[in-house]
Parts: sequence; structure tokens; C-alpha cells
Amino acid sequence: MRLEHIGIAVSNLEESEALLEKLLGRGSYKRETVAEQSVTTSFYRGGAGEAKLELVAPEGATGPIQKYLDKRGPGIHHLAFEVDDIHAEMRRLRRDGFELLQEVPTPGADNKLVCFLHPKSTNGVLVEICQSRRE
Ligand SMILES: CC[C@H](C(=O)O)C(=O)SCCNC(=O)CCNC(=O)[C@H](O)C(C)(C)COP(=O)(O)OP(=O)(O)OC[C@H]1O[C@@H](n2cnc3c(N)ncnc32)[C@H](O)[C@@H]1OP(=O)(O)O
Ligand SMILES: [Co+2]
Repeated sequence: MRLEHIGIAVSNLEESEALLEKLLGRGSYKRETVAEQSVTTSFYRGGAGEAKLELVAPEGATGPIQKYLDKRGPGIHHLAFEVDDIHAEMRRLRRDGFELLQEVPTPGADNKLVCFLHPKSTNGVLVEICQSRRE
């Protein structure tokens, strides 16, 4: 597993993109809406070998990000780890006692398959595991 991205929940994507560009000195390389998750994401590359940043803004009033923002406001939302075989990793994590939030991986942004673990089984940190989708 390697840290692939850090997810940051934001209320206003345009404002947050402008702020991050000022901070990093580089812009987003991709915006992508994942309707199933009720989010629009905006990605920033890390330095060589470093994790990306993923701004995650709510689409609509009822998704997980809007609920998170209502409760906690903007901030670091999740850590995403890349694995080579998400199915095998999900089996391994289940065996090791982690609570998976889904039975099967689902399409994520940035050409990934994703699965989330409940934060109560990961020391209060929402964890996403992801695998690059083979074309
Ligand atoms: C997939 C597209 C993109 C990508 O990378 O490709 C993304 O990353 S999209 C990211 C948005 N999608 C998700 O977050 C999906 C997984 N999340 C969920 O299923 C829910 O948000 C869940 C189950 C983590 C929480 O939902 P629930 O309805 O149970 O909300 P509650 O507020 O009642 O939370 C219960 C409990 O969990 C704590 N919590 C919630 N969110 C987080 C978080 N991000 N980090 C840490 N802890 C979190 C919350 O505080 C509650 O704890 P409690 O002690 O009971 O207060
Ligand atoms: Co993510």
C-alpha cells in the first residue's frame, strides 16, 4: 500500500482551487464529478513520489461530503492508499477485522476502483483503498 492521495472536503471548489494554487504554485490537473458519490473532485499532483491532493466538493445536498461539511466543516477528509489488487486487499482487510463500507469496489475518480473502510475501525481516520482501472 502507498499513500495515493489525501482527500480534503471543501464547500466551495472554485475558492479552494484558487487558494491551493496560491499555496502550491500549481493548478489542478483534473476536475471530475463522481455522481455515485455526489462529489466533484479536483486533483493536484504531489512532488516526485509524493501523494496527490484531492479537493472533494459536494454535488447536491445529501451526499457524504455535504453531511461531513454540515457536521465538521472543511478539512482533511480521508487518506487513500493504492493497492495492486483491490479484491484481494478487501478480502485481507475483512479477514483482519476492518469494517468495509461496501461489498465490492466501485468506480472512483482519476481512473480508480475504490473501497472505503469505516473510520471506527481505522482509529478515527476515513480510509479509502484504490486500484488503477485497467483500460
Ligand atoms: C470516490 C470518489 C473520490 C475518489 O477518491 O475517487 C472520493 O474520495 S469521494 C469521498 C466521499 N465519499 C465517501 O466519503 C464515501 C465513504 N464515506 C461514507 O460512507 C460515510 O461518510 C461514513 C460512513 C464514513 C460516515 O457516514 P455517516 O452517515 O455514518 O455519517 P456520521 O456523521 O453519522 O458518521 C458516523 C461516524 O463516523 C465519523 N466520520 C464521518 N466521516 C468521517 C471522516 N471523513 N473521517 C473520520 N470520521 C468520520 C463521524 O464523526 C461519526 O463518528 P461519531 O464518533 O459517531 O461522531
Ligand atoms: Co478519494
